[in-house]
Amino acid sequence: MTHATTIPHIATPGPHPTLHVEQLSRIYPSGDGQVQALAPLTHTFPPGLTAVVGPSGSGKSTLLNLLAGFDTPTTGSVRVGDTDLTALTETQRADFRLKHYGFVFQNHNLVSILTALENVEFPLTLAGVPVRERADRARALLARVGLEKRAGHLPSQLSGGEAQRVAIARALAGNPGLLLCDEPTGNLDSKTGEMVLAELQDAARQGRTVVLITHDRDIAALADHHLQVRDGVVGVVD
Ligand SMILES: Nc1ncnc2c1ncn2[C@@H]1O[C@H](COP(=O)(O)OP(=O)(O)OP(=O)(O)O)[C@@H](O)[C@H]1O
Repeated sequence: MTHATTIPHIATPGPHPTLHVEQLSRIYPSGDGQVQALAPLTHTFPPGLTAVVGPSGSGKSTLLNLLAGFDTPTTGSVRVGDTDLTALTETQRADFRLKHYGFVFQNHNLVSILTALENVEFPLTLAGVPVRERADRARALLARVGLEKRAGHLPSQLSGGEAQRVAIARALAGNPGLLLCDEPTGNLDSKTGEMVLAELQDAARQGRTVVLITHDRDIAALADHHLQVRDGVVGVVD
């Protein structure tokens, strides 16, 4: 499901800021001891789709939470362009996320009482985008993921794959340079999962950095870059 046409009302993605981590690590207290959930990692995430794979408990979500600034690292930093995420206050980080990050999770996390269109508009409302403009942008994004006819549907009236595509449209609403995805195809059958992946690939082709945690080898194989996590140690596969 790729759409090559220019989308009206959506700013053309320019050069997006680079995501770079330097000596990034996380140790959690565990009983009397500690667990090194992430060993020091220095890495620049290239534009395009990076799949993060690894066994359960290996540290994938820890990495994603640190990249998002949801968690505080034990050592190191997360840089988005010239901004050191770890040096920002909580409020500054929230503002920064609104501008630069989109998120897609395993459960679509759509607001159940809002329509598909309203869900996509939501981050734009938070960002203070005027009513008319945000409706136009949200419609264009829904059209882009092939759901213009579902704009008035509530999440409960959408299939799992449709809901996840709405979630991607919502994640892209603010035209972020970074898209962080945690098992977005985990609840979907393989065909629907591939449709969702196609949307993420499309977002990546526009110069975004898309980081995708997945347990699905077939999905991972379609990514541009690959990270393998084992016992908190991240290795670059390609
Ligand atoms: N808040 C926490 N407090 C203590 N230990 C934690 C915490 N969060 C994660 N861990 C531990 O850190 C390690 C990495 O966990 P993480 O959730 O990052 O793994 P994962 O690869 O995402 O696993 P899964 O594929 O099952 O989601 C595990 O040993 C986990 O038990």
